[in-house]
Amino acid sequence: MRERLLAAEKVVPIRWHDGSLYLLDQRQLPLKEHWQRFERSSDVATAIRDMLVRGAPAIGIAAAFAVVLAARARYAAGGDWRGALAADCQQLAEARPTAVNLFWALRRMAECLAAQSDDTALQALEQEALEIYTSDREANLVMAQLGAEVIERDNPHPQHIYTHCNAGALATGGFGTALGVVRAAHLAGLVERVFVNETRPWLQGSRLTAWELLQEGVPMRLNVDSAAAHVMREHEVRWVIVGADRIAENGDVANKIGTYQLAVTAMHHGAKLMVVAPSSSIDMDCECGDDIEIEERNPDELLSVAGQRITVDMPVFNPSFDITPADLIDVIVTEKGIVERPDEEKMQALMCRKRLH
Ligand SMILES: CSC[C@H]1O[C@H](OP(=O)(O)O)[C@H](O)[C@@H]1O
Repeated sequence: MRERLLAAEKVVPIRWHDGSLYLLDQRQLPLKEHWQRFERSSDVATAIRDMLVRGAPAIGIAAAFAVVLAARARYAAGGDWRGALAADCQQLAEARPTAVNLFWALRRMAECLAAQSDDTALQALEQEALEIYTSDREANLVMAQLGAEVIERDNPHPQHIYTHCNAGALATGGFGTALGVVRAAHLAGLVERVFVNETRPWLQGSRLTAWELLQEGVPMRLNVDSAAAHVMREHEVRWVIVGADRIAENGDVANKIGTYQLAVTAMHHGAKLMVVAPSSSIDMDCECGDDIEIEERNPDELLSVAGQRITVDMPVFNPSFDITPADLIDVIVTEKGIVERPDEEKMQALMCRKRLH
């Protein structure tokens, strides 16, 4: 399966080439594929905040390379370059609050720097950022296989799968988390059709997930978010498969707003919920979902579409994520293995495991 996924890869959101970071501007997809080159970490922080790059692992990877850019600039300027770099890292940390991968990646880069002399720091930081990038891709290939095997054990026939937001290649270093499982299940002949939530207000589903699936010929159908219950009642959906931005110690999951109501709807209709995320998205310092900060984004995301105002000013509540309690989750798939019916004890045991590859 690994080779087939590598051969089928069409979407890459991040490139590190000749010491420069290139990000595919996801605000313009799918109608325009525009790569933007980044030389300054402050510009990467803005790109994360404004969702030019988005998705928990992709945010972490972009931040890691931004630290490399910042370290080079601060080292060249001389003086207390490490102190100045710390300020750049703080600016990156303030870009978005919910996806733990951002903070996980910044912590890894800080630990790498602390272990280096001035003479070795820049090269070591670049190697660490490349390792964060490549290990994310490897984790996604492992999770794709594991998740497809779970689906096959449950039902070895073509089936309906439901997905929300974009946990695809565009949200990661490549292949995706939830969509990586969908890709592998499709290659294994297990997918009759993927129902794709458009995922208002940012439309990660209709603009990003649909684009990824269409490029690889995965049978899909787009629907409005509010059709979820109707779709599950009219079409036997076996699995709802989503990503995660942060998973708490007890297995509660922070993911795109709408995931929680999908979980409740899936339970009512007998569908199972699979969460796919690398261990870098698991935050053992968060005891439960209540400890996870939920980002609230600009109200204009609801008052406008594609930059065009569609209504008048009014009070708006625009949380970008919600919390799905562990007891609504059938399985969490990570690169360390799977956890069925997650709870604190099982999550702690998972985090003690080594990566499978
Ligand atoms: C593989 S992480 C994908 C995760 O990130 C998305 O959030 P956003 O697009 O706001 O960065 C969404 O929650 C996805 O499930």
